[in-house]
Amino acid sequence: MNNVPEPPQPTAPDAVRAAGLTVVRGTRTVLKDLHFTVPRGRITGLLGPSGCGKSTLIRAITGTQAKVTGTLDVLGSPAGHPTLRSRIGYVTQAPSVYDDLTVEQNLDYFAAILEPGRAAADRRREHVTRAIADVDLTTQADALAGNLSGGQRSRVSLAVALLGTPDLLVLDEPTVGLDPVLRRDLWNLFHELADRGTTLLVSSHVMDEAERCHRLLLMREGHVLADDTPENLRTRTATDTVEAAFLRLVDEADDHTKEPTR
Ligand SMILES: Nc1ncnc2c1ncn2[C@@H]1O[C@H](COP(=O)(O)OP(=O)(O)OP(=O)(O)O)[C@@H](O)[C@H]1O
Repeated sequence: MNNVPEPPQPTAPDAVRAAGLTVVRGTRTVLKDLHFTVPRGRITGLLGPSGCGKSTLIRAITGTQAKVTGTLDVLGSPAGHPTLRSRIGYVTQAPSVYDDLTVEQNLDYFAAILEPGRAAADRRREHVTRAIADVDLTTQADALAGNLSGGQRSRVSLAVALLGTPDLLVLDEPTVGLDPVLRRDLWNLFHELADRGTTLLVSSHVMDEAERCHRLLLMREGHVLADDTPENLRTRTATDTVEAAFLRLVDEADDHTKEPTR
């Protein structure tokens, strides 16, 4: 089992702190009274089956979800606070790139929105070059986004999110549809970013990706089943993998709800 070494304990407060967090969508309560934290400078995996509420939680953290109640603090401010806009990078499941622009033109465009004006031109150039290199697309910088593969387009989206050097990077299922080599490269990049001090929250329903995280939030049916390190989860459930640990916790939760009331 590949244990991810814990980086030194950060002294800064948690990047995200939720208490009694509840979200209603339509007539359904999709997130139910969640309590958890996301530590700074680490990779936290948000894992759980399809429909358990991962995207809804991500939307709440990025301030794009309505009907959020309870406490949800992000980088020391309430979620959705205007000062958080430039401090959070959010990569949605669908790549947000312009097909008729090249990779570099896409990045130039978003860089100009983040930092307009001639005075910032040199800094923008630096940021665009760095973001393209970070996602390993330097050789495709002049290719039209519309001609790229699905995985390459996702990486353009990630590069856009990296432009502002965000303190918190939130990625909704970033490795869907990527081949194993690209998935490995992307996870290496996530670790590099965490080493540079960025906090990452990465959702996935692929349990083997959990082993690559420093910390995990395991979700099921709108609840947080566990908030722990992969190692602690395996140890306390006496299992060899996070997937087995998750299944054990699901069974325990089911047994608990089935217990007869006395
Ligand atoms: N507008 C809505 N009205 C009512 N229920 C909704 C609405 N949007 C989403 N839901 C429900 O909320 C639940 C959580 O959805 P969400 O997209 O957060 O799950 P997810 O864990 O991200 O799933 P996936 O991994 O498939 O993307 C789902 O059961 C979904 O059906």
